[in-house]
Amino acid sequence: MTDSAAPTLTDDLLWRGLIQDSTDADELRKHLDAGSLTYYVGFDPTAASLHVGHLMQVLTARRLQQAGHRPLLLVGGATGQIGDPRESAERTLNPVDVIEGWVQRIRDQLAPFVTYEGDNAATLVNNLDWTGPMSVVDFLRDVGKHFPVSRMLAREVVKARLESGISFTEFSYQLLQSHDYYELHQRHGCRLQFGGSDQWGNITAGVDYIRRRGAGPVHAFTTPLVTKADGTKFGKSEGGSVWLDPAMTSPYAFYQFWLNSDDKDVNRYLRYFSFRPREEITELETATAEKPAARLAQRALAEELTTLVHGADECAQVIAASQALFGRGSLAELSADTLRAALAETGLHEVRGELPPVAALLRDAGLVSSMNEARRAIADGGAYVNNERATDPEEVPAASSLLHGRFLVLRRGKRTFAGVELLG
Ligand SMILES: N[C@@H](Cc1ccc(O)cc1)C(=O)O
Repeated sequence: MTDSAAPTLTDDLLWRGLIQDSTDADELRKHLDAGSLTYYVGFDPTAASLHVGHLMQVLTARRLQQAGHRPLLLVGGATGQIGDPRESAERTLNPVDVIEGWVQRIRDQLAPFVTYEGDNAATLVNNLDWTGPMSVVDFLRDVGKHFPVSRMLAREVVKARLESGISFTEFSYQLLQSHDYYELHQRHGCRLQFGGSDQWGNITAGVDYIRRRGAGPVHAFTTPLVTKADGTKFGKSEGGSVWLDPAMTSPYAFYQFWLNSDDKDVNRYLRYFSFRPREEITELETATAEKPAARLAQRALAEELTTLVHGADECAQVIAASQALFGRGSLAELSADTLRAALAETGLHEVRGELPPVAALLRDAGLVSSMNEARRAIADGGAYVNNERATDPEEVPAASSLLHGRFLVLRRGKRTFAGVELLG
């Protein structure tokens, strides 16, 4: 009878800190912990790729499906053309054909996070399918009639934008999202919507709207905003957003992003994003407290998420690259793509024509600021070319030492790197 002690889905979500707000905590628990509930979460095509911030929603969707519920993943082919209002300012409309391209890409990106087999098989939906054909008259009669403007005006973002300006287009956004929930309720029996905490207004507007139309009841919850202890925005690295598309953020940079999580944040991230059992997460939390320098939690998180998003092979390559860079593995075994991606993160210095001597390379690649400093670093034994200690500042690296015929990895001390690429 040990099973009775097993945490329910709701217990697990609460323990992970994944529920910020909900329409009714007891009702939600009842539905999440019983039978199979059809739920949805929506993603607007506002860029060519999702980013790490979206993983909160994507992985929560995966979690609910693993617990037996049925996911509907919505891509906003219609809402993406309108724009969910943000506090900052009105959005510039993107061309329709660009949005269409992004819808397709985001759909493909979401697809592998859920399964299409079994009783609770996932379905991918696009709100353009029901919003596109609707006439203005139908929209105003059948949808608009259920929205009190006073309620719409009371929404935080709308209030914030009244002064600076908000178009009727963005003001109407919540009607479209609300109507999505209604359509999914009618078509698929959907009874739960979740989203990020910024979606609370749109989501509850949908819950009310469904009730006003005499359907439901339906439920909702939001996940918390992912924050960082240092107060900066989660999901950015020096190069901007950390995307899920490997052509926009290399798997190496993706891995490093998680590996660099602060000790103060990493335990929270594990609870949010990891599919490891609770005991393992608790062990990793203890490791963070007792042996922070080993970064076991960061490694576990980086490895798990890189595998989930980019696949096991890619993750193995990335780990090999990061170890090889730090002198704990063979640089020669890395593929040219992996090596280039890793060096792009550390800074890749291009050389045309002849390679200069080591001291000049160190300076040109930015690892030291002068030839004198370069000579000193070499004399102190703190400069490396492809993990071999440099001894002679005047030595020109042999052509045979170039990795894939064109790369060199320069290192100063233990942790400062730069790449060199010899062109044509
Ligand atoms: N408004 C959501 C996306 C979304 C779109 C349509 C929906 O029906 C649901 C969610 C966001 O900006 O993140």
